[in-house]
Amino acid sequence: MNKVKAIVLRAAGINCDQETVEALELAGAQAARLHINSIIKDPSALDDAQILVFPGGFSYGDDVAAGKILANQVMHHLGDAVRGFIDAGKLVIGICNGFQVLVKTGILPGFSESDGSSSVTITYNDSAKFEDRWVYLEPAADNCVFITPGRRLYLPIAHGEGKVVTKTPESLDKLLEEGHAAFRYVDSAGGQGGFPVNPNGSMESIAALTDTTGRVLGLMPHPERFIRRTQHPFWTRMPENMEADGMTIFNNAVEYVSTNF
Ligand SMILES: NC(=O)CC[C@H](N)C(=O)O
Repeated sequence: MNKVKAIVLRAAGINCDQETVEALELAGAQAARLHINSIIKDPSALDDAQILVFPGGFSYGDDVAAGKILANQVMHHLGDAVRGFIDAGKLVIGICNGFQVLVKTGILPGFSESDGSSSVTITYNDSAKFEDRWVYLEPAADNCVFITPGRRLYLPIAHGEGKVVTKTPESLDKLLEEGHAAFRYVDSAGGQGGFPVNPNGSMESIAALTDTTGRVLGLMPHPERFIRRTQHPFWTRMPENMEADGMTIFNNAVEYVSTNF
């Protein structure tokens, strides 16, 4: 196929779009930043792309709740377009604020209550602080195209509202049974634990969610902030030919599109 094409969504307050473009291009994709208003004006702008990214940042100043306003905009103006994108077998990834948007639209985890509301949301960290540091992640899903099975990742987080919660214990059971947990926060040896291993108090240490197709991923950590060895805190001790952990996500996405389109 021709070059894999990605669209990185822009909106007021988003601030990780440029780094995300860089990561996608390093993975071999052609990536364009596109403002939400221009996609709303002409949703066919999505037709040519196979990867849609909701990047990190502080969309609309985190007003109301992080990601909420952008989520409403997406739901009301682009709901069908994004649904069509996913139904066409394409990939969607939401990073940090983008993850908050995907959950608050209901695109993730992808099931809703009979009244149309979602059983899952993302709220304030238990620490009541903005957590800005590196964490370990263990893959929890086996059907998610972005994940390299068995590979533990070390990635930065930077968020004030990263706690994944469900409305009821039953909705948590359903979430886990249906395989929506994509990554869990762990320590360097792979064990789960409370704070600070789990930086926000997420239920079941959930750091990322996927839908039933495995082609939609939302994660709190920032893979686009670890795309070169020298971004690792101990990079001088790392092998020169290492694949930066964040690149696994983008490489897997580009490889999936290359082999399936
Ligand atoms: N880095 C981010 O995308 C931050 C997300 C959001 N603004 C929060 O603080 O929770």
